[in-house]
Parts: sequence; structure tokens; C-alpha cells
Amino acid sequence: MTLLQVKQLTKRFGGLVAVDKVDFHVEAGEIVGLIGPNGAGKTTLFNVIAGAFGPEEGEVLFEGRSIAGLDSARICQRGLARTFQIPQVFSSMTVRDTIVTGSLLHHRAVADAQVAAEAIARRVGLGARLDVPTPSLTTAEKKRIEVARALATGPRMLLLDEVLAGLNASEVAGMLDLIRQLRDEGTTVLFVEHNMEAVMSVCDRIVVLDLGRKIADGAPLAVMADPGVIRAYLGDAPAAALETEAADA
Ligand SMILES: Nc1ncnc2c1ncn2[C@@H]1O[C@H](COP(=O)(O)OP(=O)(O)OP(=O)(O)O)[C@@H](O)[C@H]1O
Repeated sequence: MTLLQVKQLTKRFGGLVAVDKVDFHVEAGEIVGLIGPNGAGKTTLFNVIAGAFGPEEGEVLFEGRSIAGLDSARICQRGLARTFQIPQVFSSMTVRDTIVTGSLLHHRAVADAQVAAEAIARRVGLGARLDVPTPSLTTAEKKRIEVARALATGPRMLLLDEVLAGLNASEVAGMLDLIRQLRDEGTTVLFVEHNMEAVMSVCDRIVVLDLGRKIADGAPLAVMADPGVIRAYLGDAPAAALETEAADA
């Protein structure tokens, strides 16, 4: 079943076309990576899907219903939750209270929201840190609380924005394990990431943007061998070398 469908999506900033007629979809149960060089339009596309701003053209369907132009709270209520690249931690709040801001979406009573938040904290490995003020968390813990806050809203799909940035190798491995487990438990994942090794290891499919356009969409190995993708990341010289090799073969 197709969970998310993006059709001919265009977002402009003045004269700059940051996202240019992009089409792609995410099937239920997939982990899809959205990659591309700096300035490719990944964050802009992500922000339009999550409702930070509306598109100029095109459509975003979640479970077959249009969400383009809805605000982020409405989109979250529909079952599509996001994390932020810079963790949204508030100085006066503990881990428990921060996760409660997510679980209150489904629990009217604060006590129920707290019980749900505690379960989510344990789920993401923060069970022993419930009473800690969020600014005291390590970088890896701040990334986990972002995931926890989004998870607490009960999403069917998670949009993860660079959840691996700033993590060391074992923290990256831990976060990838968590992402795989969440998918195995039924949460579909779309994530923007610069860590190629991680993307290759966890994604079922990769969508590549360059200069606002989609230039590749497919299985990780096939996408990474695509001359257009290599050219986008490394410039013309390596692609020209590849073409010469192909001609010589
Ligand atoms: N709010 C904005 N106002 C004007 N231009 C913007 C705005 N946000 C992004 N842009 C421009 O849109 C283009 C796409 O930027 P975007 O941040 O979406 O790319 P990205 O692929 O996420 O890059 P990075 O990997 O560096 O985060 C860039 O040229 C950027 O300068």
C-alpha cells in the first residue's frame, strides 16, 4: 500500500526553485532515504511534506488524502510525525515533559499522557533519564528524544531529519537499530541523511535530489552506481571517467 505520494511538487523561494516538479512515493513498511548534495532541496521537500510551508504546485497525499497546505499539527494528527535536525529541547523541561508534548495529542488526561511518555522513553532507551532536564542530555540522547517526541504522537509514518548528525559510530549503529525496530513494529520511515554508509545499510530505497529535481529513485546499490548520482556528488570528472571506462569496455 502506498502511504505517501508526492506528485509534481514545486516550492519556490522568490526566483529560486528549491523543489522542482518532484514525484516520489513511500510504501507502507519501507525505510526510504532522501539524499542529495548540499542545497539539493531535501529539507525544503521535507518541510513541505511536514506542513512547515505549502507548495506552489503539486500534491502530497498521505493514505490517499491530500495534506498539501495543511499545518504541521493537522498533518501530525493524520499520522505523519517529524523530527527536527536541531533537537527542539526546552530549557525548563525534563525528558518526561518533553515527550508528553507529543503524547498529549492522543491523551486528554495529563496522567495518561505521562504514562504513555514513560513507555516511549523506555522504548528509545531514555527510561533512566525521565527526570533529567533536556539540555543536560548528550547529543545522542537529544536525537533520541526527538524521535521519542515524534513517536509519542502515534504516527504511522516518521519523517526523520538528520537523526545521525553528530553521533559517533556506536551511537549511529544504535540509532539505526532503533529505526529498523520501529519499522518492524509497523512505522514507515522517510529520512534525510548525509551519512551514506548508514543510508546504504538501512534503506530499502533511496530517492536522490539535485538542484531541486529528482535524479534517481531505486535500490541503494543501483542508485549509488548511477552516473548521474556520482556526477551530482563529485562533479563532472569522475562521471567522465566512468563514461570512458564504459566506452573502453
Ligand atoms: N527559507 C528559505 N529562503 C530562501 N531560500 C531558501 C530557503 N530555504 C532553503 N532555501 C534555498 O533552497 C535551496 C534548497 O535548500 P535546502 O535547505 O532544501 O537543501 P538541502 O538539500 O536540505 O541542503 P543541506 O544538505 O545543505 O541541508 C538552497 O538553494 C537554499 O539556499
